[in-house]
Amino acid sequence: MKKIAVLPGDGIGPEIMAEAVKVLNALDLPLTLEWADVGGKAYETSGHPLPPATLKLAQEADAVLFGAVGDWKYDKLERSLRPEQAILGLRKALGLFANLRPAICYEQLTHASSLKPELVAGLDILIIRELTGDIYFGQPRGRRTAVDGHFPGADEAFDTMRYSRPEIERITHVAFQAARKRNKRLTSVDKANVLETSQLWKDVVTEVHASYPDVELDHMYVDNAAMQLVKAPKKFDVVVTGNMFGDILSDEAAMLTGSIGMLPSASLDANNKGLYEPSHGSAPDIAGKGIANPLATILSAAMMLKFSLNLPEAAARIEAAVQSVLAEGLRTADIWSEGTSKVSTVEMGDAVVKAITTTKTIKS
Ligand SMILES: NC(=O)c1ccc[n+]([C@@H]2O[C@H](COP(=O)([O-])OP(=O)(O)OC[C@H]3O[C@@H](n4cnc5c(N)ncnc54)[C@H](O)[C@@H]3O)[C@@H](O)[C@H]2O)c1
Ligand SMILES: CC(C)[C@H](C(=O)O)[C@@H](O)C(=O)O
Ligand SMILES: [Mg+2]
Repeated sequence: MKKIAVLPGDGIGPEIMAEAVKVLNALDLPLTLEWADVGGKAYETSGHPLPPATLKLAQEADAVLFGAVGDWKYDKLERSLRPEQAILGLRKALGLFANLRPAICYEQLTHASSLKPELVAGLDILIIRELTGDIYFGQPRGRRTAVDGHFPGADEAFDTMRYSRPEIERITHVAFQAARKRNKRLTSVDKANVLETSQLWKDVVTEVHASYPDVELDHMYVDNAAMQLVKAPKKFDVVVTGNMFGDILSDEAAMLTGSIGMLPSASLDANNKGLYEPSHGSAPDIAGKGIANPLATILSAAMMLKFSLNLPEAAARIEAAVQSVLAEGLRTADIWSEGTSKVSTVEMGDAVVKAITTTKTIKS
């Protein structure tokens, strides 16, 4: 029996997680699910966004299924107590350096994208974001009084962008190996024309390329990459980039697929132990309304079955069920368009479960 830590979190987190759990239960797999509080919810109940019991459960589990954390009402808390520290703390404590964010535009959602249908039809790109380094974790950081610069004596804040060679090497290997299993094209995104961390990034990626001569590599500055993603997204296959650029580009890529509510993610350590979460946040603006799209979380559960639990057939059944509900015309509000049927979060989860059980009946 494999153990899954289920951490719903805040905002729409519990709503979307309930649907993903429903889908997992429908598959009748040898899994034990254990719940724990995380984020703002955990701060309310135990004074910390990532309480020791939650971290312990995540460390002991075979995989973690994560909803989302955060709410504007915590923005005034000291940084170490803010909900977002829970996800950052989990990534760091579990060594989840490789973040895989596939952006697939399902045929039925071609018209839900804000881009012209011909630009996104058939889109299938994979963004690989380094997740435990960069300006997110670099020290020192803080506040101080400026002693130089444009305004000496003024309040100033500073963060440190840093990357070491081994950190870049390991994510680059993940990216080349992923590209090898796909269309054998890798784009490394940096800002080497300005940043020293990016120059090291580019040098190391180029060196590692020597071990993957069958994969075509190109380098692109991040500003141009942001533009190319909306100009000609299908030219990309696999994109590898640092933590900060990857955060921004993956949200941008989400819109190519129709909605951020469609974008799952896997965050993996060196042994493919992982945390699985939708790429979106807690969406406080729509929380409690029953309208959030649960498909990113459901598809994240599928990634969990594939990458950490070695259950690729079960994962494929979820993916097929998602395709089938989209083909039926069912849409949550974020992906709704004229001529399709608008459904709630729960109705979408129910439909995926129904599609799974129907396939089971047909097969047996
Ligand atoms: N990993 C995480 O837990 C995570 C990720 C991103 C943001 N956050 C946090 O979430 C909070 C809100 O941040 P934000 O508004 O910038 O980003 P967000 O991703 O929560 O929301 C951005 C927009 O997308 C919509 N959206 C997001 N998920 C959706 C879904 N499943 N279905 C339909 N619409 C959806 C929201 O309604 C909103 O309009 C903040 O506290 C932020 O720090 C957490
Ligand atoms: C909530 C925040 C810390 C997080 C990030 O910046 O990594 C989120 O935006 C994401 O993309 O998972
Ligand atoms: Mg983000």
